[in-house]
Amino acid sequence: MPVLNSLSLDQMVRIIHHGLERSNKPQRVLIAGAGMAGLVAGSLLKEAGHDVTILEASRRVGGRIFTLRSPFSEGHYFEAGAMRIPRSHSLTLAYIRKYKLPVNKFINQTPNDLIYVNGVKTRRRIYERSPDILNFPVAKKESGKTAEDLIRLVAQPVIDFIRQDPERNWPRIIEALDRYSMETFLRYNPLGPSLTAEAVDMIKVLLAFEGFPELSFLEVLRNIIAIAPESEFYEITGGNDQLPNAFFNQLSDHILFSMKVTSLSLSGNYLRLSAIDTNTMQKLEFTADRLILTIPFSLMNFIEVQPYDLFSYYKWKAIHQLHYVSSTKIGIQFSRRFWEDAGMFGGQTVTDLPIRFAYYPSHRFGDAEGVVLASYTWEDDALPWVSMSRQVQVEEALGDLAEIHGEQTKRYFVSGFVQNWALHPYSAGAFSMFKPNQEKDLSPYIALPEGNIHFAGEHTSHFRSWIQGAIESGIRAAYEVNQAD
Ligand SMILES: Cc1cc2nc3c(=O)[nH]c(=O)nc-3n(C[C@H](O)[C@H](O)[C@H](O)COP(=O)(O)OP(=O)(O)OC[C@H]3O[C@@H](n4cnc5c(N)ncnc54)[C@H](O)[C@@H]3O)c2cc1C
Ligand SMILES: O=C(O)C(=O)Cc1ccccc1
Repeated sequence: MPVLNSLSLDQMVRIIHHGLERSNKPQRVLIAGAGMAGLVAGSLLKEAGHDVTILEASRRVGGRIFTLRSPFSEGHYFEAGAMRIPRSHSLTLAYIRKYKLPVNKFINQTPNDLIYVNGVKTRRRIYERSPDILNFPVAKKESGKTAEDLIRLVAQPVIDFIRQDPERNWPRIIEALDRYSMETFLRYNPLGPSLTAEAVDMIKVLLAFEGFPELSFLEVLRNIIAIAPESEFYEITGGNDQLPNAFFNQLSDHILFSMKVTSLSLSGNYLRLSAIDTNTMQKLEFTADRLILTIPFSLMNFIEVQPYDLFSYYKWKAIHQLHYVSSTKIGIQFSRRFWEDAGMFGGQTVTDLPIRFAYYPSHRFGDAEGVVLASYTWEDDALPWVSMSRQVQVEEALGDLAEIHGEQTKRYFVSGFVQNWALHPYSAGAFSMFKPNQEKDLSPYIALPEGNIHFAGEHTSHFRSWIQGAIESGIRAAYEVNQAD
């Protein structure tokens, strides 16, 4: 059966608001994972009349939407997972509208952002007027250009070509450029101007891509467009976990928590899932007509599949090879919003210190207290943090913030929390991103059903590494099951 990812975004928004067609052949459906993909699929299939059971290894819904309220004071929280929703993500915003959740602007960048790089401390507005202030030894032709200018110099012709006719041109771009890493394309661009190593250094530091230069250029391009300076973002006021929690009311009788799936097998015409109740360590068996797996492929390698050829060679290849980005987020609560004293309301600090990026809250301006995302790192920048105790990680992040904002920062320290996603037992990484050649080698197979087994999750979508991707995949998988004969 072909993957029905031919649904347009408009069709998917209609499905969000009006549901799938009522099934005339209700099936028993097992869903592994109660993150956004599993919740969306479960919600739509239950509405369409199917018998849905969701097995969730942890004790909560939401997965990589993880709003932490403890150890922070009442009303304060830290988004240890997803924090910003691009205005262009129509599926995410459609569910937020469906559940009538309050949103406010997530202020991603402001002219008042602090930049502390190469020992130079300045503000974004000053850097944008004279980028050479940061002393990157770029070539003459690159002088006077910001990191955004430089990457657009190389990437804009590709973006313009895709936008001329996405349907026709995106496959041609994949054919031509899938083999390139970000680093290689920017420095040895086969289609146009290239950049010096020093200009690429500036891009990596200022645009957060220092962590993964060896990842696919096309994948980085996709995200550069998504988090471009002119992009607008939202957050759910009071915490993004309200989105997965909104599904819980409808699905609470259909979700089994602390139920870790360990194996899947074919039993006659039925699919059999084994799981361990992590509270009692008791092993349980479940059978179903159809199965939707939303478990990240980083963890699918630990699920026993019998017989092995239940999955094709290329499905196994995707499970074995799909790359997961590591990420560390450190949240620190302060008793005084010293950043607002410095004219920073939302927005970020960019630095080559180990914290790399700090983000200031876009909500409750003027409050006494506030929680800062003191450090947000990816890949190579994230891994060294894992070598330290959580306490030392908080101390190191506090020290970097003090170097940027002044020693008084330490006086306002209240509490801190660290989330190393590479250590998270139920995601084993932050999100999937392709390495060179993986768009061509893997993407045709990641979402493809294997018999009555369907695949959902951000890694199976066109919006990998975003909530939008999880939602898209949940709708697509539910549509596949509901259409099945
Ligand atoms: C650090 C970070 C920052 C992010 N920032 C953003 C952002 O700003 N904006 C945005 O839109 N997106 C962001 N994302 C991505 C977004 O959070 C994810 O794409 C999305 O939440 C993934 O949903 P999912 O359902 O595909 O997977 P998950 O949310 O991972 O759900 C999978 C579920 O399966 C469960 N599970 C795992 N193994 C088993 C098992 N063996 N048995 C049973 N259950 C199991 C897990 O507990 C989990 O609940 C970010 C992610 C991270 C990690
Ligand atoms: O917005 C974020 O922080 C995300 O994690 C999504 C993402 C992933 C990779 C590059 C840019 C944004």
